[in-house]
Amino acid sequence: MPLNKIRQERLAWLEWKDIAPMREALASLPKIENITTTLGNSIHIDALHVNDSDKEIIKEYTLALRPWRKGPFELFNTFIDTEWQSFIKYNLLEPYFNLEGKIVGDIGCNNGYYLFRMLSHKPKKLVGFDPSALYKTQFDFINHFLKSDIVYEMLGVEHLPLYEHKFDTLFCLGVLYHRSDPIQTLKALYQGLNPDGELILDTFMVDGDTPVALCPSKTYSKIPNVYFVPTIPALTNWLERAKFKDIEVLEIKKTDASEQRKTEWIYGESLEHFLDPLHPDLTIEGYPAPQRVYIKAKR
Ligand SMILES: Nc1ncnc2c1ncn2[C@@H]1O[C@H](C[S@+](CC[C@H]([NH3+])C(=O)[O-])CC(=O)[O-])[C@@H](O)[C@H]1O
Repeated sequence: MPLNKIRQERLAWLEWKDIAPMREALASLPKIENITTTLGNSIHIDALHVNDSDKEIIKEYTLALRPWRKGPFELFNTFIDTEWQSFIKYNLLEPYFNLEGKIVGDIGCNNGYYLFRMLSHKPKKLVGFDPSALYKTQFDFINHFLKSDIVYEMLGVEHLPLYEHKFDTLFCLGVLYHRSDPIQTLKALYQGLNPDGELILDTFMVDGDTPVALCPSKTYSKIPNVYFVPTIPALTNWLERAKFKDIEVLEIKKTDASEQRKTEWIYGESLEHFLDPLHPDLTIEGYPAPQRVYIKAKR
């Protein structure tokens, strides 16, 4: 199906009954002058003069947009203490990339936290892909104040081969384990890159020297749509089958409570409920606890 037809169909998602009221509120948000933005661990948006009633409207609206998974953000007097301290992943990866003048895509960008951080690299263009009407609405909300020219597409990784242009750098963070066809997904990323383009990827991994993958039964760490958790040799084989070269392991990191935890900005549970309380090295299902590998590879 042509990309514009997919885009057109997905616009209707913004009219779903849980999303439509959020979109209406978005259209009537207060216009605040002389905004200042600080792109640090927390994305901080402020202004010299914001009246109390505007601050209150913004706070109410921010609460209505829950769950907030990626961040944190600070909007005037509202601190969005997101489930994930996303700066830990961003700061871990930042020494390994230089985006100046580049066409950059973040595939599975959620509300755009990393894209906002990447603005300080002065890339030529930033594009985020994420097929979620809620996360797009969170992005539009932040961008209402921040006013960046980041392009947000409600598309998935599978649409990259059809995209109107290629990318110099693609990030695909925390998406591969959600795909039932990981090699096909890596092929789509490969096809989305310019010659000499680079991929920065992270995914759950299990320890081991054999090229095998854990195939969770119904859930992994209570997440229902996790299909394959590879060893590094298995992941390397997948990347090579998708034709990637110069595959580098940048870091390996266990997820802990300093990175992912329950806050008032999400509904339901978080990492502390996903691990075996007596054996925190295991998930509640008895699998090895979440651990991620960070990879860089060249087209
Ligand atoms: N087909 C798809 N194509 C692209 N994205 C998708 C698709 N389906 C779902 N998503 C999106 O992929 C993201 C997965 S979270 C990673 C966020 C961020 N990258 C992070 O690394 O913190 C998982 C995690 O928290 O690890 C969500 O925003 C989905 O909407």
